[in-house]
Amino acid sequence: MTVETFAPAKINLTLHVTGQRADGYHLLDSLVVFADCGDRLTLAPADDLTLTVTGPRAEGVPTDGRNLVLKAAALFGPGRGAAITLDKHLPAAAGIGGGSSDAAAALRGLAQLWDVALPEPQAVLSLGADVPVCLAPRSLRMRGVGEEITEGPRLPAMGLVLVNPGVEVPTPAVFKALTRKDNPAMPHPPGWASAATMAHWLRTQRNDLEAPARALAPVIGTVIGAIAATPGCLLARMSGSGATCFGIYDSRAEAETAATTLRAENPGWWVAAAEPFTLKPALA
Ligand SMILES: C[C@](O)(CO)[C@H](O)COP(=O)(O)OP(=O)(O)OC[C@H]1O[C@@H](n2ccc(N)nc2=O)[C@H](O)[C@@H]1O
Ligand SMILES: Nc1ncnc2c1ncn2[C@@H]1O[C@H](COP(=O)(O)OP(=O)(O)OP(=O)(O)O)[C@@H](O)[C@H]1O
Repeated sequence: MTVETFAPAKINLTLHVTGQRADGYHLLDSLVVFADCGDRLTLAPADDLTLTVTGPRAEGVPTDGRNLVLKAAALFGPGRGAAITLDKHLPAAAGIGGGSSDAAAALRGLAQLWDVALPEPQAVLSLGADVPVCLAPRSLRMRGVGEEITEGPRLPAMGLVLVNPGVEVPTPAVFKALTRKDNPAMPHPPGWASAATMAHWLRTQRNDLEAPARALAPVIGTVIGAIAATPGCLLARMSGSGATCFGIYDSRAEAETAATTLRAENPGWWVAAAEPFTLKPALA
C-alpha cells in the first residue's frame, strides 16, 4: 500500500511575539491557516529508508539526513523502511513552513504506512517550532513557542495569493533583529461572515516579525506594496519570518487574477493563488 500525503503552505495571518524564554526561544501568539498549494509526499513500502526530492522547487533541498522528512522518520525509531518521494513546490526558508509541513506530512503518512502511533508531542516539537501546528492543517491558534495549539475560528470563503521574491530570510536572523520582544498578545479571534470582515479584524492585528524582516530584506516592502495594489486585495501582510507575503481576496477568482498580474510584472517572483486548506479528519 502506497500512502500519499499533502504538505500545505502554512500562513501566519497574525504573528505576535509576546516574550522570550530563558533558552532564547520566543513566545508567540499566532492565527495559522493553510493554503491548498504545497508539497506532495509519496511513501511506498520498502526495506530501507530512502528519500528522493523532485519537483519545481527541488533545487537546493537536502536529500540526506538534514531533510526534515528524514528527521521526522527517525522519530519512529530505527529498523523501519519506506521509499519516500518529496515533490517540492514550496520555496524553502520562506516563512510558509515548507520544511515543517513536509515533516508533519511525513509523520502522518509514515504513521499510516507503518500502522503506528505518532511520536510524542515533545519529539514532534524537536523537529521545529512550526511542526506541531502543521500536524493537522486547519484554522488554528498557536501559542507558547509553537507547542500550544487550539482551534481557530471557522474561516469564511476567500481567495489567497502567496508571493515570494526569491530572497531566503533565515528565521534566527529575523528573531535576532526584533527589538521589542514583549508585545501585546492577540485577542480572541471572533470568527467572521466574510473575507472582508476577517481582513478588517486582521488589520487591527500584526506580524511582529515583519519590521525586522523588512530591515534585513527591503524587497519584502516592495512585495507587500505590489500585492496591496492588486484589485480586490483586502489585506497584504508577511507570513512567519518571511520573505513570503500573502494577500486576502473575496474569491479565488480574484486571487487568480491578482496572481496573473503579479507574475507578469515580476517574472522572478514565486506567485501562487490558493484557498484555505483543511485536512479531512479521517486523514488526520
Ligand atoms: C516564525 C514561525 O515560522 C512562525 O510560525 C515559527 O516560529 C518558526 O518555526 P520553525 O522554522 O519551525 O522554527 P525552528 O526551526 O524551531 O527554529 C528556528 C529558529 O527560530 C527561532 N525561534 C523559533 C521559534 C520560536 N518560537 N522562537 C524562536 O526564537 C530560534 O532562533 C530558532 O533557532
Ligand atoms: N523538506 C525540506 N524542504 C525544504 N527545506 C528543507 C527541508 N528539510 C530541511 N530543509 C532545510 O531547512 C531550511 C529551512 O527551510 P524551510 O522550508 O524548513 O523553512 P520554513 O519552514 O519555510 O521557514 P519558516 O519557519 O520561516 O516558515 C532550508 O534552507 C533547507 O536547507
